[in-house]
Amino acid sequence: MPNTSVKTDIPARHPDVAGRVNGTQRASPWEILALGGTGRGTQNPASHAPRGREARGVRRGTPPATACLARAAWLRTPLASGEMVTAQSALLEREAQESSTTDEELAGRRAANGSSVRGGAVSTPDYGEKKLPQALIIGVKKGGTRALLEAIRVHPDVRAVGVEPHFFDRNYEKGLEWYRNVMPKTLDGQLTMEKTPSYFVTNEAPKRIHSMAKDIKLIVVVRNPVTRAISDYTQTLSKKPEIPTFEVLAFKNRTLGLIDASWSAIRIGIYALHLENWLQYFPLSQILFVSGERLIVDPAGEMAKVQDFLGLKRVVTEKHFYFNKTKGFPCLKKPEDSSAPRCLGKSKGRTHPRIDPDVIHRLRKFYKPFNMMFYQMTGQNFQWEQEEGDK
Ligand SMILES: Nc1ncnc2c1ncn2[C@@H]1O[C@H](COP(=O)(O)OS(=O)(=O)O)[C@@H](OP(=O)(O)O)[C@H]1O
Repeated sequence: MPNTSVKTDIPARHPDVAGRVNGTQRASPWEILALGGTGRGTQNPASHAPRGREARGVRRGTPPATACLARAAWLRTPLASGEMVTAQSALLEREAQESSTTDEELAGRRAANGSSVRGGAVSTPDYGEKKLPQALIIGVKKGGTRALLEAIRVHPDVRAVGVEPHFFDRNYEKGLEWYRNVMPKTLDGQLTMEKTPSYFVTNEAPKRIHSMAKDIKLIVVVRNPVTRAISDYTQTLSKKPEIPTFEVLAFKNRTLGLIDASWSAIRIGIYALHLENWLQYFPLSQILFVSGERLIVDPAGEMAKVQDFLGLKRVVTEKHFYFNKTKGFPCLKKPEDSSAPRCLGKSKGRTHPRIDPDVIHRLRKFYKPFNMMFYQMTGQNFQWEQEEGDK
């Protein structure tokens, strides 16, 4: 079970890149990222870091010394007739086509204007006020972020935007007022939330979010990076069936066993690398790591942790979930906007293509040192090394 205390054994040298440093030495995991052609989009987090994490007392979050070397839908009810669609929501819907949640259903559901349907009756609350979010689900893409958002929205003290606003990556120049307008209206005591999984891997996001609200709560749903990569690829494949195979895309040089860590499907899963960027701005105590695997096998258990972290009463419990055999996933008995049970849309829980087991093996080896670093940084062992299959 994840979240146990961590005993890490972080190899200083990465086994998959023998001979790449000075022709003789093995490179550290961080060196691979600097030397192994992964530079696309790489940024030195220290270069924009304010003021050391030590000042904020982050301890576990400190990556090993070697790091310094290379820091170098759930378907929703469609818009009711007469509901107002704001310019923002229309724009967001267009952008949702390109966001990580590509549910057409989601794109069409007009949730960005804060409308909701409870107990079957449409209500666009004209009371309360729009506030900037106090909590964000910042990642990871394909981690289970939609399942988490839809489950937390069941809580009466949470109001959330249905689509992904992408404010801190794509829409930042639109300004905070634009962002606030995207949010649903809330009453006193209600939390405003949104989820945009790409924030976790956006270099500028931590700084931008910190400058908006340094006490904001951040949630990251993480999943075995190998499975996550395959899930990511499966999503792309569903839109572009002509792309090369996963096995081809995964390697820079398959004979030499060189993984292409510049491919976003692989790079996103180097969680330690991205987390390091966040820890320049936020203490670990402000970040909750949710296990994507446990969110499937024990959604109520993970939701208890989420509600505790958000300072909410534990309202979302076992009685809100049931396991849907056809879907193969837990579904909500009573989603926020309906009294009818509902599962996530067809783009969640896709069948993955079969991947050559040797490639999976190599990817596991590739991720292992980064996973160990991540466990050490977070103080949680997600036990991805113990998994047998890719799921
Ligand atoms: N309850 C429930 N129902 C369906 N799917 C569930 C659920 N809980 C977690 N998951 C897993 O969520 C994966 C999609 O993750 P995200 O929602 O983060 O994707 S996205 O980044 O927003 O596109 C999705 O990945 P795939 O299985 O690869 O499709 C699911 O495994």
